Amino acid sequence: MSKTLEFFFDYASPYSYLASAQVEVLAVRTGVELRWRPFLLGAVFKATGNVPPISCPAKARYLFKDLAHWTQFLGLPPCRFPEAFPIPSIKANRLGLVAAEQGLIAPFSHAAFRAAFVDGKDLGDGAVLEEVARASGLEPGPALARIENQEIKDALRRNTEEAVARGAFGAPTFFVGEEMFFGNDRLMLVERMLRGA
Ligand SMILES: N[C@@H](CCC(=O)N[C@@H](CS)C(=O)NCC(=O)O)C(=O)O
Repeated sequence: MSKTLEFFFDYASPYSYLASAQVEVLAVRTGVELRWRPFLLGAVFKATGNVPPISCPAKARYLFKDLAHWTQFLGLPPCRFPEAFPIPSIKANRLGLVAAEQGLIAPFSHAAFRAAFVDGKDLGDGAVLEEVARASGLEPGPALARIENQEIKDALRRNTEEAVARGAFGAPTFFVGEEMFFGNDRLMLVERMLRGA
């Protein structure tokens, strides 16, 4: 049976965006199944007593430089940030789960992260979500209606609770079996584990 790489993330997380640009090639390179698993980072912070790094001014100053270094390193466009902070991502995360139901979570995720961190758009805005849905092949009307469905709300809560129960405290978080890795900068260790080293 092939291994699985579980990728827990939130569309509000710029480091999850960096990871999203790398996980697919990594999964192909190592021959494993990739599971995109949106969760609610704010709830993860609350449950674990953690805080967003940006709430510490010195860390926030470094974080913007760090992200610039990473986007250059990965060949991505420079990061822009939506004005709304913290980024209201609950609807986008639910929409990711709707996209997953239709096998479209990868294109949806790329479109959502691009909207937030390349175009600096507000993912809390219905018109932006509609645009992102359309760009990823979803029918915007029914998809946006579905995010209000209890099944989808529960699925996001379950992903969040499961990640916390398994040890998550931030994003992106990866699991190879029950081995957890935190951060886009740990993908080299993820790869090592996937290769059975
Ligand atoms: N060094 C990590 C940083 C990841 C990071 O700071 N993620 C934020 C969300 S964007 C977080 O959850 N931080 C929690 C923490 O640092 O404890 C990386 O390269 O990915």
